[in-house]
Amino acid sequence: MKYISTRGAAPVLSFEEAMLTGLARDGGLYLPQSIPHMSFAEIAALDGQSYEEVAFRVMRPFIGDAFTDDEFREIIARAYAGFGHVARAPLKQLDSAHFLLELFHGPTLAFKDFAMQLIGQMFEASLKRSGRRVCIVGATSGDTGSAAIEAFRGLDAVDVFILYPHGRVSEVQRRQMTTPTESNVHALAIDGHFDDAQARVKDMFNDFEFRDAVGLAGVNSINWARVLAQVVYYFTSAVSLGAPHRAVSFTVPTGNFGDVFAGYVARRMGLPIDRLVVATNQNDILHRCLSGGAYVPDGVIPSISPSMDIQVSSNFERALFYAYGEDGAAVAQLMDELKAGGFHVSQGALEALREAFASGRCDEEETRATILQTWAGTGELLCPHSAVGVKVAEEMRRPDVPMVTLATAHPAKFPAAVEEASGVHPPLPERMSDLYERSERVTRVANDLAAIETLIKERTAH
Ligand SMILES: Cc1ncc(COP(=O)(O)O)c(C=O)c1O
Ligand SMILES: N[C@@H](CCOP(=O)(O)O)C(=O)O
Repeated sequence: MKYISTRGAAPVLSFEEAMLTGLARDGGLYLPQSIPHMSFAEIAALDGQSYEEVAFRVMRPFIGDAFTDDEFREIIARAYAGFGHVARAPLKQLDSAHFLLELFHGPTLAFKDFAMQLIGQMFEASLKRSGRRVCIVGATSGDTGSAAIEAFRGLDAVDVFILYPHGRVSEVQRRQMTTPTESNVHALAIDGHFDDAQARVKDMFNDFEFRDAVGLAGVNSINWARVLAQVVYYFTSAVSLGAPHRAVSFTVPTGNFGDVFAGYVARRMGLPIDRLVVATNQNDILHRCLSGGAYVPDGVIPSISPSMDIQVSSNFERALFYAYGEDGAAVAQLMDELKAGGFHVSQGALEALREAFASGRCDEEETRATILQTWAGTGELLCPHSAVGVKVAEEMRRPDVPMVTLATAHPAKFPAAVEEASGVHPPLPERMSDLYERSERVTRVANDLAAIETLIKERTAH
């Protein structure tokens, strides 16, 4: 299996190389040259299997010779051993045909743990074999950062720097990033919003001198391995609701487009997904683009679902690549236009996108009302991101097709917003109950590429 860039002008890589590389050298994102297909019988045979076994069968065709089957099974087993639910990604029923896929039973209480715990294990195995050392730099609106730090803290061959927008993540998210004591962990609070942090990370990848000097690696969803790991729970949940014998719809609270793109990959692999719904908060650029074709960022407005406060949605580039018939030059042109202010999707590409994705938005009041109504009606306490999903799913579901909404974080990560909406204070799990007493370690940085690069170089001069 080989990996190609969405912009068509970077070296073709193996799975392992693409995983360790992060962003392609032409600024694009890696994708498999072709998406493997699972037959009806192969999907049906997933029924009744453990999460780990489904993960092995779904991901195996993508990884080439990166790991032997035994190694890969061990990596998967270690990745999910620390999850707090035996099903790893359990389904809860909200009503006769609306289900919640709980993706927050991992160590940092968000769906990011599914991918990050796995790639932490894959990086460790791969770096041990090669004797290489890497410097991971990531951008976060709150959840990727905490999951990455948890997955990589204490590893000898890895330094991990996480840029989060100062003052724009929840206190629990911030403390998850600033309280680990391992010396290879560096939390950096940047003056700006998530899009600034993500832009600086991409700038660092495009600065080849810096990139090669520090051995830069990325664990944002620019990394294909992140997306791949998230494909698995579409299979486990759809199969437990009757796929492949019937189709299932999904609604995905969306920001950087990685999670919903994983659903798109699952569908292309053969999983019968009816509607794949992009649910946005008030930062609704994706919904507007899927509705009218214009992708023109106009500034982030902070919301009570801060992890989705994103206007430059990284993985949308992967969706555009397919919508433009795998034409890397066309994607590169759009990304140049985006740098200059925005772009308009062509009519043909818009039709392709709309065939693949439906969309909806949910404002702040609707988010609060959905938290309250869902709590009162079902006893399920939603985080604000999951509430955005539930609200949009209710609008987009079709009769006779089960709808699964992805519950992307635990409500205890956003206690203030959840309590304000529902009157209920969501407690942290026991193992984190001293989070507020732990001391914090963070460096404030300006939104300045040169200054950030200097800091990283100094701290990695081992
Ligand atoms: C809790 C939560 N929900 C939803 C999202 C959006 O997911 P994606 O960026 O993959 O679209 C994020 C951030 O990634 C998140 O942290
Ligand atoms: N919401 C994310 C933003 C980064 O997304 P990623 O999937 O590209 O890592 C976060 O919590 O940081």
